[in-house]
Amino acid sequence: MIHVSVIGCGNMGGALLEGLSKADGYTLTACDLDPDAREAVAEFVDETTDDTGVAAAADVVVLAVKPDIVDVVLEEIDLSPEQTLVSIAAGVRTDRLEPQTEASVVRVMPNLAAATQNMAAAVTGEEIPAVVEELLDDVGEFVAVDESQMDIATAVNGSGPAFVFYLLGAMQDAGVERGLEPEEARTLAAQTFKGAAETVLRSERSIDDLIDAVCSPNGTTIEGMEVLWDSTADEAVTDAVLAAERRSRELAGDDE
Ligand SMILES: NC(=O)C1=CN([C@@H]2O[C@H](COP(=O)(O)OP(=O)(O)OC[C@H]3O[C@@H](n4cnc5c(N)ncnc54)[C@H](O)[C@@H]3O)[C@@H](O)[C@H]2O)C=CC1
Ligand SMILES: O=C(O)[C@@H]1CCC=N1
Repeated sequence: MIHVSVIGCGNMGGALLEGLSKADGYTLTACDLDPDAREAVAEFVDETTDDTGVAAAADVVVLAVKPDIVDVVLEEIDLSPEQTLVSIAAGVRTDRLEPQTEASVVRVMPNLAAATQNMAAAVTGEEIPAVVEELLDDVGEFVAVDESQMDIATAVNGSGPAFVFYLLGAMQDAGVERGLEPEEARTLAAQTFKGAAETVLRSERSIDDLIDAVCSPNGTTIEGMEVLWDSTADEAVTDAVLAAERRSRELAGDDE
């Protein structure tokens, strides 16, 4: 069994614990100062605690607090070189973490879909320990990137679910406006996003090819696509991603 503890069991730490609880081979410890947060994840873990010292006694310690709390927690925990510290804090560079611990440090940018084991994660480090690769595999897919690419990865896959929820909401609202029940529109829109994403993951075809495949000549889709191609919807999505990337750089203390 691999002992994983998560310090900070809010939205992201909680999602990670929920996903890991569905995989075999983990003993899980949840550490949070807030009793409500501990209560929310109690069903997924073997142990809950408010003591970071207790959480520090694990093979893998995941730091899932807000970026401005990271240093406070690192001050409290004393890890050995045999342990692995995984930080998921946005904009917190490996070179800020490493001097504060003796553990191997791995920086990961996860996302909320960890809860359903559909997470997209970016991971960076000289050598990614096997235990971290295994953990990331168990809750979804991961891509190893250079640390210089972590800000854009943060925007694409860390913040990305919010952008997708927004687009999904717009599709759902259109359905409701034209007479679908909200629950029907929610299911149809969400399953359509899920199916489209799965199609991209399993296919070698380009996105343009896949769009073509949906557009029957003189059919319905091409009418909708003409509206999108004539709009600046793609620019708005790009701007949203770049704004998130910029903020990640700001959090890291970069000027540019
Ligand atoms: N929310 C998301 O979708 C994602 C978040 N992240 C990163 O994950 C980290 C956490 O974000 P969220 O889960 O959204 O925040 P959150 O506010 O939902 O959760 C943070 C948790 O940390 C706890 N906490 C605060 N100080 C603590 C301490 N000293 N010891 C133990 N627990 C403490 C809080 O009580 C809270 O439950 C951030 O660094 C963020 O950049 C990364 C990717 C996605
Ligand atoms: O919004 C944030 O800062 C965090 C990091 C990526 C997703 N949520």
